[in-house]
Amino acid sequence: MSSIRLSNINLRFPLYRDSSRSLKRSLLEAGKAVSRSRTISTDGGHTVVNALNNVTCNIEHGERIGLIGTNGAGKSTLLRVLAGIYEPTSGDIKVEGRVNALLNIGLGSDPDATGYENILLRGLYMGLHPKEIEKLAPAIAEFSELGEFLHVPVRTYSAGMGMRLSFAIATATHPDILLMDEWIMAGDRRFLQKARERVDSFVSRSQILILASHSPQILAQWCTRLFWMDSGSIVMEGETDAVLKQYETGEPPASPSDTQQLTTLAS
Ligand SMILES: Nc1ncnc2c1ncn2[C@@H]1O[C@H](COP(=O)(O)OP(=O)(O)OP(=O)(O)O)[C@@H](O)[C@H]1O
Repeated sequence: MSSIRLSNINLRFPLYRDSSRSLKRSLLEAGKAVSRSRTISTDGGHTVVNALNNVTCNIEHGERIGLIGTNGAGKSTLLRVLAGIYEPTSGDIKVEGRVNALLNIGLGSDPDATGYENILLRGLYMGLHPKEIEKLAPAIAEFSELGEFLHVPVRTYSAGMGMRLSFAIATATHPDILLMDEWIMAGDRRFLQKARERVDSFVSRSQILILASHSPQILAQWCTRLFWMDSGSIVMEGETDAVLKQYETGEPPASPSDTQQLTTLAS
């Protein structure tokens, strides 16, 4: 049984020393007055981005979770924490199940290598044995529909072509938990339908899907429960329709005033 338990997850990115940057500090102070949610703070003269603030949630076997929120809300960071790409500054993570992340077209790929070479590279990156990759390659090539383009360097691919290859590779083996960022939506309509059918088949095997997107339509189609993120926190969670309805108003039910995303910690 797959499951995810996150308890008080915090993630801070240190940025730069700003003790002498009084203009910036003044601007930040002025910004406090107009910004409902801040991400940046200062710690001993270091500016830090509080990308995730006390994120706590439980996700159960078979759930399709959507992450929605404005730019910089923390959606991708949360996915990267779940994928093991970022380690949280504090908090507790328990993930049961094999995770596969469709987060970044470039991750584990070489732009100068051909499509076929990238199938091998990315398969190795995913922890597959070369023999296993060799067996999977024809099915990956077929699903990607890239044909002769698999013999040319991936740097010549369009965003949609790169997405097809990445999707085909990452979904060639069945993950227990599938994480997706919205770059997956770079595909054309027909490929998107095909991708959706494949993800549907993953989820119908009672696995977990977590998808970050700005599109209410896509979230409504793919997800049963949404987390609305703002300033690194989950400010609302619930059934997709209910969260989307509230999201349209622009105001979460509870004020996120206790979540400051950009902080300056006292020296
Ligand atoms: N590597 C990094 N270094 C410093 N700050 C980062 C880093 N990655 C993310 N951040 C910051 O963390 C915050 C959350 O970013 P994140 O990419 O998770 O937002 P998002 O909700 O996915 O946004 P978008 O909808 O634009 O993709 C932002 O303030 C961002 O600037």
